[in-house]
Amino acid sequence: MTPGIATDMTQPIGSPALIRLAGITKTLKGQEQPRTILDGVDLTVHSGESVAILGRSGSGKSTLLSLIGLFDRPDSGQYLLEEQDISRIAERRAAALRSARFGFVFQRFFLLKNLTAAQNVAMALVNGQGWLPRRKRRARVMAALEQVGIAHLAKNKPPRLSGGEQQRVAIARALVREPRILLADEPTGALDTETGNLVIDALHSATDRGCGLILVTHDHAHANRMGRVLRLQDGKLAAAHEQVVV
Ligand SMILES: Nc1ncnc2c1ncn2[C@@H]1O[C@H](COP(=O)(O)OP(=O)(O)OP(=O)(O)O)[C@@H](O)[C@H]1O
Repeated sequence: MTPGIATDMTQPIGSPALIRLAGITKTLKGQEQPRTILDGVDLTVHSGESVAILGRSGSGKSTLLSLIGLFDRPDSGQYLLEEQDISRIAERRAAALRSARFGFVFQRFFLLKNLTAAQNVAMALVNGQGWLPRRKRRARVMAALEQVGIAHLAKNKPPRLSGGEQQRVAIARALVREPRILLADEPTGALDTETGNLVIDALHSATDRGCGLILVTHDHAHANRMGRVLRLQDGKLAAAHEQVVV
């Protein structure tokens, strides 16, 4: 075990983790003076686990997700991804890991409105080697849409889909590359509660296949659907006093 890395008591000691953060710090340049947003964040996430992160507006939740998703690097601390130390990796390798390991879902759906749901999902399969063979591509796209319960809407374009359906297309687009970790930043922020529940179901279904899920949310009911609920406060992550429903 790497010194300084906190263990997760719900998992067998020494079991490999998808993500281990230890003592992560990040200071951002404020308008007047620098502000330390993250001040010693520890977090371990295993395969198939779901974790909610709550915290007041401005507490640093999106900053933390951007470090986990390798859009930025910590100032100090250690980040192990599948037990590999990537605390200080260069952007080129970070970009490769981002597309190979992570799926991202945001509050806004970022769908291309002139493409069908299936075509939007298929866009995520374009890579450096070009397209997958047509039949394989179609099978993977339809499996991803099926997983989030909207295969029957594959031929619809976004303007003909509800907000919840559009978000599920965005989740299918994140899942089609079979990520190891799904990062969701307020994915239900633009949706009503009932529609938000369907979106949470769709995200949670990824954990059945071993994906790790980290959900940033302001919605306590949605947070409580995750296996663990944490709160980011004063730059640190700690267990939130929420009712946890596994
Ligand atoms: N690039 C930046 N430079 C300087 N300060 C920043 C930058 N990005 C964010 N901040 C500040 O850092 C703090 C944390 O922002 P962050 O977006 O991580 O919070 P959050 O918890 O996700 O908030 P919300 O719930 O409102 O989305 C905020 O005070 C924000 O204004």
